[in-house]
Amino acid sequence: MGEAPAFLADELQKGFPNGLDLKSNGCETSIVIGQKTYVIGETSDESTLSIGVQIFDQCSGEWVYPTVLGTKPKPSKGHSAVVLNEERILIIKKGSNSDDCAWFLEVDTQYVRQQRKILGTEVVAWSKGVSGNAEKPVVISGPSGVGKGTLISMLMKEFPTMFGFSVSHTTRAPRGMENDGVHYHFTERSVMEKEIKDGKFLEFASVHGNLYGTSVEAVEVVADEGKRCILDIDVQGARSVRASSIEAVFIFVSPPSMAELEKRLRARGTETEEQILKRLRNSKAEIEQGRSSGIFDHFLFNDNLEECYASLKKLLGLDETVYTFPESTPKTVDLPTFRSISKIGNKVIINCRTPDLEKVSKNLIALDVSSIKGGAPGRTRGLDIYTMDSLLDGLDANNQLS
Ligand SMILES: Nc1ncnc2c1ncn2[C@@H]1O[C@H](COP(=O)(O)OP(=O)(O)OP(=O)(O)O)[C@@H](O)[C@H]1O
Ligand SMILES: Nc1nc2c(ncn2[C@@H]2O[C@H](COP(=O)(O)O)[C@@H](O)[C@H]2O)c(=O)[nH]1
Repeated sequence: MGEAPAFLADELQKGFPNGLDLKSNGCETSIVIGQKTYVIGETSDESTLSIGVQIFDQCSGEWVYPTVLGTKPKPSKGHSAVVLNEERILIIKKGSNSDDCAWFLEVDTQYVRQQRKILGTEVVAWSKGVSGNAEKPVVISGPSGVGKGTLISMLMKEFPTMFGFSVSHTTRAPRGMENDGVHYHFTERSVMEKEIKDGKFLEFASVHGNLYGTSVEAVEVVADEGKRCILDIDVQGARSVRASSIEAVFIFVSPPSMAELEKRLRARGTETEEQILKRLRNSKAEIEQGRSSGIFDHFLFNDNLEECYASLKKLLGLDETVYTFPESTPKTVDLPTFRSISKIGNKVIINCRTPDLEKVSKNLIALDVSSIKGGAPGRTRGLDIYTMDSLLDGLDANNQLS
């Protein structure tokens, strides 16, 4: 639990002369893992409140300001913290509902270790905890003009509740019929470069002279809707996703011939002559890499469109006439201010009960973390949050088992 050790509690009350700018308003928790004490509390940066993290390294006796990655939780009416293991701390926000109550502060996960190496600084990363699991995303690659977008549109039209498109960012100019936020997030290069630096992208690549990238959020919002995410990205991007912690299905689409590819690109009429030639030049390398890199699980050959679409559906298990819709999002559990939190094995029990002379208010909530998956820079999925009313049926007014 997030009890501050004595030295820390004293220091927090005094306010840190050494520059620690966590506000001492009773909303801090401190957690000791190994030689490090993580202090998590409300901070104000540029007039906005947020939850900050600082680390006291007992070996060096110094405070460290870590690079904080991932999406931070918004401040709440306080929080409690529980160490799950050496890798992550579970933060439970007070006065929130189950959609926003559980956040993970990763302190030594694979992602954090990787980022620590890359950035050369101490790193922690936030990840929001959500109920339910997402199906593996589907990554579709192939040379420009082969028909990826056409196949994806067909899939989305036939199965609108099942699939969602990951809307990429790009620095290229929109085509006539393209809408910002629908086909792409059309972005200034400097803005995109800054966001890449801030760790907001799952993958990015320079493709045909422009920058393209998939933000972490683009994939997560699709999964939040309970849909399977489809990514239309080039081979470099597919390689990055393959190397990440995300489990996905990787499909490469090949054209029947280079001549047919050229014909399709020209017939689409969306590129200048110079751009068409550039895309055709790049497509040779892309096809070679796609076929030989070992990135892809499945290969489609897009000669006849209907046949290719049927093969795509087959490999996604959609060729049956009857299929089941994904389960609806689990119902939410309200999490008012609580009295105590304890960890028993893989369960965190939140006690929100108020003793009542007449009856015991049934408000014991369990948070099962045994099946959590994913994590920073995206969401941590697979949380099971439920009320434990049935266990309370036998309790008397003093919360004792009768
Ligand atoms: N099997 C096919 N036979 C003939 N034309 C096709 C076939 N598949 C797609 N097309 C056409 O080829 C053109 C290019 O297709 P599409 O835009 O889907 O390619 P893409 O792979 O998404 O390209 P990009 O990577 O540049 O976005 C479109 O005009 C589309 O209608
Ligand atoms: N690595 C990524 N590649 C992407 C992404 N979004 C699209 N693409 C690929 O770019 C080319 C060109 O697309 P176009 O829309 O300009 O024709 C194509 O191969 C796409 O697959 C992305 O987010 N990351």
